[in-house]
Amino acid sequence: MPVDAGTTAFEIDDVSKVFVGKTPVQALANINLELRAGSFTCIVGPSGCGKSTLLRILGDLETATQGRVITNLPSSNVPKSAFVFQEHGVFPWFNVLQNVAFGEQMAAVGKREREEHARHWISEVGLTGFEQAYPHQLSGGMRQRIAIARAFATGSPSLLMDEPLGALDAQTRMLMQEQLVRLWEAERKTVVLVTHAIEEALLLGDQIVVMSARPGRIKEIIDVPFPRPRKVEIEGTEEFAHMRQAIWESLRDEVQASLRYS
Ligand SMILES: Nc1ncnc2c1ncn2[C@@H]1O[C@H](COP(=O)(O)OP(=O)(O)OP(=O)(O)O)[C@@H](O)[C@H]1O
Repeated sequence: MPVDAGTTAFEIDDVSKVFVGKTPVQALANINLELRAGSFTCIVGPSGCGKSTLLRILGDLETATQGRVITNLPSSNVPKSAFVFQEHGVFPWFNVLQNVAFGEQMAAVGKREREEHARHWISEVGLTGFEQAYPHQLSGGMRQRIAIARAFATGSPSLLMDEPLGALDAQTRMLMQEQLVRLWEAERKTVVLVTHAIEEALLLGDQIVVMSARPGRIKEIIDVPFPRPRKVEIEGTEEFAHMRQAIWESLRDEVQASLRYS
């Protein structure tokens, strides 16, 4: 179900996270961020700065040590957020159709209806003809397309993606980025995507959140001005090159700091 644009889907209010243990690790410090419903936010930052932790807190897989997240997403019988991870996002014992229909199966949607929806999303990610195939019979890129189709097919109003394209080869990744842009432009779910690739963040996002070295703080929030629909061709423009450089300059000190302290 598309969400109402203009409202706030997630309000992150002074969130900090400390992992307790022998040596406590402060992953996040004082994060304040507002995510509009139907917006696409990309998070970039050095390794270990708490990006995944923030995503997990948004999706209720982790709790904040301090502060809170106010979630304002339409409630229904499906989970408010669907996750896509870098790998291991599909069930090896299910075929493609069963994998993509899984979310609606959990939501007790009837078999015929959920399979019809699943076939639609399988077609959207270009996997028609592979409905009966099992993940081990497919390439890594195809498996990742199943994970993305499944996330869309759950009907959740928000998608939380952690490096969803990170394990793909460069060409497949570029095609998948375009596919993701197209799917999102049609559906306008509230998406938060963690990536290490600045180009990917610029191609996909409405805003890019640059995080500092651990403990992760928000260093900068950059609005991405490129009009939609977007295609990878924008990567050849002068404005794109200029923004990529500016974001890299903002990130470079943080990456260096994270290498010093890790
Ligand atoms: N369950 C946990 N217990 C203890 N420490 C944790 C746990 N999860 C994450 N951390 C620590 O919290 C910090 C942030 O981890 P997180 O995975 O959120 O970073 P990240 O920015 O996503 O990293 P990367 O880009 O390398 O995936 C790291 O120092 C990590 O070791």
